[in-house]
Amino acid sequence: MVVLSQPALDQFSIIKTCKPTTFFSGIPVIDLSKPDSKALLVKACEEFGFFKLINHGVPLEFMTRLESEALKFFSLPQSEKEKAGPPDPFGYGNKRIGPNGDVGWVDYLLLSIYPEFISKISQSIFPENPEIFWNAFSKLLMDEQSDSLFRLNHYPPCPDHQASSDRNLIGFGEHTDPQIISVLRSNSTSGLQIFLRDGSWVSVPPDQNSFFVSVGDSLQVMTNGRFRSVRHRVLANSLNSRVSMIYFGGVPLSDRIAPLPSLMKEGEESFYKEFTWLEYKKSAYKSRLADNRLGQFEK
Ligand SMILES: O=C(O)CCC(=O)C(=O)O
Ligand SMILES: [Fe+2]
Repeated sequence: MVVLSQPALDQFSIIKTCKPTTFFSGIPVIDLSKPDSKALLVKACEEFGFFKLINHGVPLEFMTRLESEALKFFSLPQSEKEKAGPPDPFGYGNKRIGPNGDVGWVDYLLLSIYPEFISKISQSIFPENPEIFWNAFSKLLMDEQSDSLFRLNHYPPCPDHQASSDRNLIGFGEHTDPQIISVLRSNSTSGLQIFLRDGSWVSVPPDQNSFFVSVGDSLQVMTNGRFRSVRHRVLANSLNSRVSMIYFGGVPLSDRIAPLPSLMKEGEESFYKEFTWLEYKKSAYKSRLADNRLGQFEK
């Protein structure tokens, strides 16, 4: 249990509270071992911008080892962790998310990704059938210039008097991810919620064996709005800590983000102005977490 001094708690009393919801049973599940997985994946991206991936081929032991290494780091004294910060752009961060005043009940590590390293890892964890999972993302991952990111989030249990049956501290405020896709794996502590088209927030049942994949803003543009980036947030848990690890797949900085010609019907116009990934990143950096960042790029 993390004990905080009173001033630190005051900082969080201004975070808006929200009613908890029950687990949502309608999250699309994509089984990569099934032949219809591609079609179902497209449907899930169109309807939810979010799905759960099973039979992905990544061994559980690999993920739990990573999780225990992460926990070792997050359990260090605060002064030790601070030595790895601030996250500008990579490193350790605590409570402050981004440069514009967003805070959450979370500490985190932002790591850069070396494509050659990922390639080696994927070969070592999939010696027999490397194409099972990574085929889908390999082009993105292996591009020397790709601007991808790895993030470890740690949400300590929140203090009892801050949380009750109808109040929750925000661990990570609502937002959409700006990249193409985000692939998330968490331990079995709940907290992640997604925003549905009907305007409701629903809780995603945690599953430490699976990945949860989100459509990011860039993919929304690349599909000219057919896929929608999913708004999501994390509520802190009053009893257990949540540890999540997320891969954010982005394109090279100078790449233009635009609808893919192969997806456009004859005569179809782009809903978006022209921009590069670097331009989008710069503009996202100036915004608040909950802002509709794509808004200013819409025609
Ligand atoms: O930690 C989680 O479960 C999600 C965090 C998240 O949305 C993010 O880091 O972009
Ligand atoms: Fe996110």
